[in-house]
Amino acid sequence: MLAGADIELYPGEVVGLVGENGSGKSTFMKVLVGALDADAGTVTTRGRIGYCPQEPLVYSRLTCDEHIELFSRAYGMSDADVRRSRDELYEGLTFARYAAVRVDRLSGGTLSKLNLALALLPDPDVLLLDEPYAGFDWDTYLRFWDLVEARRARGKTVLVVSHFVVDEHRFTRIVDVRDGRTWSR
Ligand SMILES: Nc1ncnc2c1ncn2[C@@H]1O[C@H](COP(=O)(O)OP(=O)(O)OP(=O)(O)O)[C@@H](O)[C@H]1O
Repeated sequence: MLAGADIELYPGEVVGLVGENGSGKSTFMKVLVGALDADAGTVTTRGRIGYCPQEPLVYSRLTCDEHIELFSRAYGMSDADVRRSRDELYEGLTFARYAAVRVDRLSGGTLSKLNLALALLPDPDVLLLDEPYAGFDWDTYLRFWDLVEARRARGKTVLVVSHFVVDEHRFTRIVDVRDGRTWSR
């Protein structure tokens, strides 16, 4: 599927990963995050990685708050850090009112907000986001970019799978996935 795909990411940049449907963007991201083993090649990482998969990995019977609790334990976060991060994400992505709602009762867009919030929760050094704003309304889409910019300004690295030409000016640079390899634009 991929042969010759290569990417280097640096602190303080927001990189767009683009390409046709089926070109291998999600596969490449899964290899980078370690969710998929590559037949060959190496991945070297520094710092904590956060991953927002295209398909939310959530538990239908748990609420948003319960997901945050569960994931924060897995991340080993302190109670103070969880409170601060949770409040920022509920407010930043405007879904605090769904805190006590079970995932199987959420709309698609709100589920996407939770999926993204779970990746951002521990304030990772490197964020790998696979079409994170699928289903977002316009206001949330703009808020998403505010959250990304705030992190970039603090020296974090963000890689975003994107399909939108309108996003182009938001990226430090763009990497194309085509014919199984990466092309820098
Ligand atoms: N689990 C799998 N097993 C076999 N083939 C797969 C699997 N997942 C994806 N593929 C195939 O790998 C190719 C690349 O898929 P991938 O999801 O990485 O593309 P993409 O660039 O992210 O596409 P899109 O823009 O549609 O999200 C596709 O042809 C797809 O059918």
